[in-house]
Amino acid sequence: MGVQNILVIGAGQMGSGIAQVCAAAGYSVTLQDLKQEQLDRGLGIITKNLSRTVDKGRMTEEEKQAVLDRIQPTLDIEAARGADLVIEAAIEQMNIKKQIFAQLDELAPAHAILATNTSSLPITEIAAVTKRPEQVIGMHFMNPVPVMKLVEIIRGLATTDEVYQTIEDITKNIGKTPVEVNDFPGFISNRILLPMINEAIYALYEGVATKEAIDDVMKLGMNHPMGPLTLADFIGLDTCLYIMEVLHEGLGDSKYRPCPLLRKYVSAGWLGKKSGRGFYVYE
Ligand SMILES: CC(=O)CC(=O)SCCNC(=O)CCNC(=O)[C@H](O)C(C)(C)COP(=O)(O)OP(=O)(O)OC[C@H]1O[C@@H](n2cnc3c(N)ncnc32)[C@H](O)[C@@H]1OP(=O)(O)O
Ligand SMILES: NC(=O)C1=CN([C@@H]2O[C@H](COP(=O)(O)OP(=O)(O)OC[C@H]3O[C@@H](n4cnc5c(N)ncnc54)[C@H](OP(=O)(O)O)[C@@H]3O)[C@@H](O)[C@H]2O)C=CC1
Repeated sequence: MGVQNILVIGAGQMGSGIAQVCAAAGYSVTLQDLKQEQLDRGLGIITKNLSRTVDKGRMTEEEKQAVLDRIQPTLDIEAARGADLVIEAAIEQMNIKKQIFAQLDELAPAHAILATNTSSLPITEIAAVTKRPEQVIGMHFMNPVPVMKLVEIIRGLATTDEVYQTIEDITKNIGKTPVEVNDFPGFISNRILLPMINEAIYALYEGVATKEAIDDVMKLGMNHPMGPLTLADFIGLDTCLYIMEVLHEGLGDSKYRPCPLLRKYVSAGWLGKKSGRGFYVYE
C-alpha cells in the first residue's frame, strides 16, 4: 500500500520543517503536538517559510495555500489511526520516544511505518517497544529541514528491505538525498558534528577565546557556514546535551563527556535560539 497520509509527531523546529516539505511534495500531513501554543508556533514558521518562497517568485499564493491546506494540526495522537507513515520528532529522550512508539503501535493501522527523526538514539531499542519492529526505521532530517539536502536513513535490527525502500523513495520524492547509515549512537552526522561542537564549548569554558572568536575561527578558517557555538544555539542546547549523553553512554568513551558549561546552560533554560538565549541572545 502506498503512503499518502503522514503524521508528524512534535511541532518544534524539526517537526514543522518535516511537515512543510512533506506537504509541499503533495502528501496529506497531520501535525501533532501536546500544546496548542507549539502547534501555532510551528504553523507560523511554515507559513513564514512559504511566504518567503512566494516573495522570491518560486511559488504562487495559490500553491502556498494548497500546501497549507494539506497540513492538519491536532493535539490528539489518535490521528495515528489514519496514518500510512508516522515521523516522530518529539524531544530527544528515550523514555518519551518509547512512550510515543508504544502508543503509535496500538493506534496506527497494521501497514503503517513508524519512523523516528531521532538525532542519536538507537532505532533498535525504540523499535523493541512495538509489535512491529520490522516497520520501524530512523529518518534523520537536518536543520533547517526546507534547506538541507540530507536524510540519514537508519535501519533497526529487524527493519525489512521493503520498509527501507519505501522510506528511501519518500525521501527522494520530497527532494532530499538519502544516505544509509548503521544503527550506532549518533549515527554518522552527530558522531562527528557534536564532539566538534562540544570541544568548542570546552574551549569557551577553559577561556581559550571568546565565543565570537571561536565562531570566527571556524567560519573564516574552515568555511563553515555557522560557527560551532552559533550552530549549537541553532540546533538547541538541550538537544546537543542529550546527543552528547547518548554518545557518552552508548560508546562508553570519556572523550564524549558533555562540557559542564553546556549542562549549566541547559539547567538555566538557556536552550539557544528557540528559547531566546543560549551562547548568544536572540530577539
Ligand atoms: C542535530 C542534528 O541531529 C542534525 C542537524 O541538523 S545538525 C545542523 C545541520 N545544519 C547546519 O549545519 C546548518 C549550517 N548553516 C547553514 O547551512 C546556513 O547558515 C543556513 C542554510 C542555515 C543559512 O544560510 P545563509 O546563507 O547564512 O543565510 P540565507 O542567505 O539567509 O539563507 C540561505 C537560504 O536558506 C533559506 N533559509 C535560511 N534559514 C532558513 C530556515 N530556518 N528555514 C527555512 N529556510 C531557511 C533562505 O531562505 C535562503 O533560501 P534561498 O537560497 O532559496 O534564497
Ligand atoms: N534541532 C536539530 O537540529 C535537530 C533535531 N533532531 C531531532 O528532532 C527531534 C525534535 O527536535 P527539535 O524539533 O529541535 O526540538 P523542539 O524542542 O523544537 O521540538 C520538540 C517538540 O516536540 C514536542 N513534544 C514533546 N513531547 C511530545 C510528545 N510526547 N508528543 C508530541 N509532542 C511532543 C515539544 O513540545 P513541548 O515544547 O511542549 O515539550 C516540542 O514542540 C529530537 O529528537 C531531535 O534530536 C533531528 C535533527 C536535527
